[in-house]
Amino acid sequence: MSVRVGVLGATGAVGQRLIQLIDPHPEFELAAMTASESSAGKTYREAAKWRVDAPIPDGVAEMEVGATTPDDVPDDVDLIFSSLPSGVGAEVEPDFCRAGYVVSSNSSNGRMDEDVPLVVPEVNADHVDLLEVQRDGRGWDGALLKNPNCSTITMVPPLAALDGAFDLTDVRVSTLQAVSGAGYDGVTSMEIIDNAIPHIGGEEQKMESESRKLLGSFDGAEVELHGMDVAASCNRIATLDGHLENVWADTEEEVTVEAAEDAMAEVTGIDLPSSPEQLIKVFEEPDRPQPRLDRNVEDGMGVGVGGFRETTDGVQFNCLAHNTMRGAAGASVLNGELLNQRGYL
Ligand SMILES: NC(=O)C1=CN([C@@H]2O[C@H](COP(=O)(O)OP(=O)(O)OC[C@H]3O[C@@H](n4cnc5c(N)ncnc54)[C@H](OP(=O)(O)O)[C@@H]3O)[C@@H](O)[C@H]2O)C=CC1
Ligand SMILES: N[C@@H](CC(=O)OP(=O)(O)O)C(=O)O
Repeated sequence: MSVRVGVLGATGAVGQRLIQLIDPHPEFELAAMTASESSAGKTYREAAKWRVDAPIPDGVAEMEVGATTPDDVPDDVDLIFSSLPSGVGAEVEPDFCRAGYVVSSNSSNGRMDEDVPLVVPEVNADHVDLLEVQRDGRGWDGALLKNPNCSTITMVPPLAALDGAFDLTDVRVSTLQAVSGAGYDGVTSMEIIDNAIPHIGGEEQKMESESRKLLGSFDGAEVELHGMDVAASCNRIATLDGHLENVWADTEEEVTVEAAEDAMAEVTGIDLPSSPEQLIKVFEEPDRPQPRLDRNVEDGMGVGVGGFRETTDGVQFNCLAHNTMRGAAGASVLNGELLNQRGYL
């Protein structure tokens, strides 16, 4: 039997990707969509400035967009995907959880809250059971699960592979992030053409904190953050999709290029419909991965790595993922699949 799902922020850049992924999904059936007051009451076709390079799915275009309140979502919806501006998410996501809805959210609010699981299923699926603690503490029938920031998601699977084999101590990362990460109206063409912007508000702090939570350990009661030191420097460049990152990872155990590549090449996906067969693709060519060539690895759900070099205390490499797929909508859908598999719906 399919799971009836709703999407909050369905008309936005990430919301559109969610609609695209949910429409053919083997487990999910789209039952409700919401957006701001200015979209509520319109059909999806009228409300959404559709930017995805495939048509609006049949059957979705004429559906009505509701307001973003639990009253506008049918009671028999089992799972909500949320991709709202974080300020709006902070206000309304708890209302949905209190009303009994289980929410898989992409928005940044609450990601570091002690009782909110932050999950990439291939890396730390066990953290989902923090929801028991959340429900006890907050008295919710519903639940709130988060996926991390898109730049964080890009580097964490390779870091998890290194940590498992060699124990990470320090991570330094510099990013080259695509304009879609800022949303459609986020960066003007006058700002970004012939340019690079060495600042993305709040992004460095998110990478530094969220990565330690994802690689932290969960003992059934709380998540202890990983002890590694992480420092990030974030930059916007004029690519459309795909965040490229240069990473320096220091390890406790000695690591060679071959051993690092082997540890990453061994990482497969897991038993969820949206998890790729091969989570990490290791490129041997020194100039790969590249955003235009490699962002669609494993239908946009894989992470490309390459350019390995040994350093004094560890290894240096480059990594890349599709920021609105693996980094946002695909990540939320994957978390929804995990919630379904683990019986939280
Ligand atoms: N773009 C990306 O690559 C990534 C984005 N994110 C995060 O995902 C979230 C969504 O981003 P994105 O899709 O780019 O944003 P958009 O601005 O494109 O979309 C925002 C969505 O939220 C709705 N919305 C705006 N204000 C309100 C409100 N007051 N009440 C109810 N709904 C509202 C909009 O509806 P309407 O159309 O009616 O205005 C729209 O559906 C953000 O938190 C962002 O930080 C995370 C990772 C990557
Ligand atoms: N800040 C990211 C996208 C984003 O919205 O991240 P978050 O989910 O942490 O708000 C970027 O600009 O590429």
